[in-house]
Amino acid sequence: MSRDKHARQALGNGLHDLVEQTRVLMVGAGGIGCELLKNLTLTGFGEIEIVDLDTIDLSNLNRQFLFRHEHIKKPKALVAKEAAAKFNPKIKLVAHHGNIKDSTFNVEWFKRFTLVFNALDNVDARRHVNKMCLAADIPLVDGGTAGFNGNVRVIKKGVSECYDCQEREAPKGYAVCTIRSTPSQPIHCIVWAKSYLLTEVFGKSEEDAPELDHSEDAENANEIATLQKEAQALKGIRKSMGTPEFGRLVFDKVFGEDIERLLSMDDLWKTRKRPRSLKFEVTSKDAKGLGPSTCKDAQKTWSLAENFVVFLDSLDRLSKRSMALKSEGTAPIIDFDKDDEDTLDFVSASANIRSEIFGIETKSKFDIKQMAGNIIPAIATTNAMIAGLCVLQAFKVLKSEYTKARVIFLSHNAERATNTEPLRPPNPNCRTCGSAQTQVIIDPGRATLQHLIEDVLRLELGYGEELSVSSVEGTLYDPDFEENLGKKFSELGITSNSQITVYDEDDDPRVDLVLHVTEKSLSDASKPVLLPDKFELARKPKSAAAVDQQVSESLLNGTLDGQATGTKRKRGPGDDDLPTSKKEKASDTNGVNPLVIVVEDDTSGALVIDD
Ligand SMILES: Nc1ncnc2c1ncn2[C@@H]1O[C@H](COP(=O)(O)OP(=O)(O)OP(=O)(O)O)[C@@H](O)[C@H]1O
Ligand SMILES: [Zn+2]
Repeated sequence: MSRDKHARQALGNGLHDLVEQTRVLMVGAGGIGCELLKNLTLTGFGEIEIVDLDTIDLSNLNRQFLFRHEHIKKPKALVAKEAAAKFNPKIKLVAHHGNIKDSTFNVEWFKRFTLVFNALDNVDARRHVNKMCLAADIPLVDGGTAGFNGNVRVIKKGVSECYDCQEREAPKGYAVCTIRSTPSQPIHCIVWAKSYLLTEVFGKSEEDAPELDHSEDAENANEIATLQKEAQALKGIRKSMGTPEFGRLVFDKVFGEDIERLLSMDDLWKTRKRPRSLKFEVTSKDAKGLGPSTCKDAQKTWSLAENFVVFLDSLDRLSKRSMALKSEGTAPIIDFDKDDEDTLDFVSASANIRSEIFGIETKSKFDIKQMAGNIIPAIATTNAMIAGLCVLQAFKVLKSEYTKARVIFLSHNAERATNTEPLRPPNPNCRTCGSAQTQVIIDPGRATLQHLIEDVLRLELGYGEELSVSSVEGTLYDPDFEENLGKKFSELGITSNSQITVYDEDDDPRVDLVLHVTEKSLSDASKPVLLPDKFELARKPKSAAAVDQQVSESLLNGTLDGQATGTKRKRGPGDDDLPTSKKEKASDTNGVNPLVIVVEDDTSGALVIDD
């Protein structure tokens, strides 16, 4: 019996033939990736390339079932390929151990695929693949999971929303004063230990720590000034790293003096429980006879004395590492990593000592690892379901049935495990797909910014005077800034894989244009800057506000075409002179769809239009 017989029976010959001819890129070979690769090989996808930057860790083995104990420390992509090859030897598999953001994986490289799957765990890489797929015009199926929840979305340039079309909520931050002065929950002490103490003693300054909200409300602003002074004092103590005094100095500073200072601010404690400061001399007496080996149980909550011992021991381990880095000439910076025992011990013990000071419940090292690493436990079943749904959506893509494709939400708490929505059209104001994307080839020996602007943008694409050009470095050109025109691209920091964005500032502007740069020596007969693909550059859609303004101006001027627009007036759903029945309908619909617009029609009363 042929290996493909059942897959063929299930899919039918037509679809199975398509699947066999498909060239797939799978980005990420972790929890979702292992499941997905198994599905893709068993379904019979003809060629699969796998990219993953990571190596296998012990903690991956419970769910990333293509990996075994003997594979620990080996690249995920290569091991996944070897394991999957055994499922279906007919398939061509290629593995790349690398970051998908590397310049080797450029737009040209993406164009070789029929379909791309994201099996990633971070927004940054997802957004990058989204951009590359838009630039290469290759459909993308993005799968993601968080604990028991997950989703699958199909992204196709010009057809559906891209990954960036809807803004995502920023991760939750904590106010600086809560973390530094008035903690009330274990997480506040954990964030303090990880983002303040560890960073001030062993890392870069906490200014960059994303979990601290530095927004300038008045209460925060005064407090921040004082806290900065405290941090300076800690930096001074950092200089005594490696001396026998170091542990005592840090302890007495952060658990003694700083707490005393807080205690002196009576206003803070009018409605809160007062903390109690600690002294090294006293706590060390209580810890007599205890050694770090007595605190090995990560599931247990440690006593203050045990936390004290782990604090000193991990401080010592980290100090040695920091000094070793310094003597090698490397920056002595140690960042928090949940899988790095030294940083985890330090954060756990410091957070718990602070919790003791503020009368907050202490946590086990195991719990602190989850909380400090922002870990949502990975659930193998969720990964498996999402990987399966990704393949079902891929079938729709291969058959170009985008109207049948769905965005799928897997949810633990909802009435139904899966909920689906049709694909939404692209958001015309999206910063990523609301722009046109294409490749530009530049001859590094000859091409200057002027060649791009005159030969390509003005002559070939018809831009007028009002345009500006920028890269990640900032503005390269605008009509009032012409200094760079004669410069070669390398002088402007632009090489292969850089992106240049062109903004049309004309009255009826073209959509923003993102140019993906490839460097190539071109013959002297050729222009030094070329667009390899011919394309039409659309004009920007007018915003609803602009349309509204045009309508009201026309009304004022008496020039509105009654036939085309009727004499409708846009109204908000809250307008209170609607007939009651219509009002109810308006607010019902509004509850479900915030985009509802109520339009009053002169002849037939109020209409409710679902956007
Ligand atoms: N920029 C990137 N390029 C290539 N692979 C990436 C990139 N970013 C993330 N990945 C890979 O995506 C995979 C995501 O898998 P998963 O969510 O299971 O994460 P994990 O690191 O294996 O598990 P955990 O974070 O739970 O320990 C990982 O194997 C990771 O290496
Ligand atoms: Zn978009």
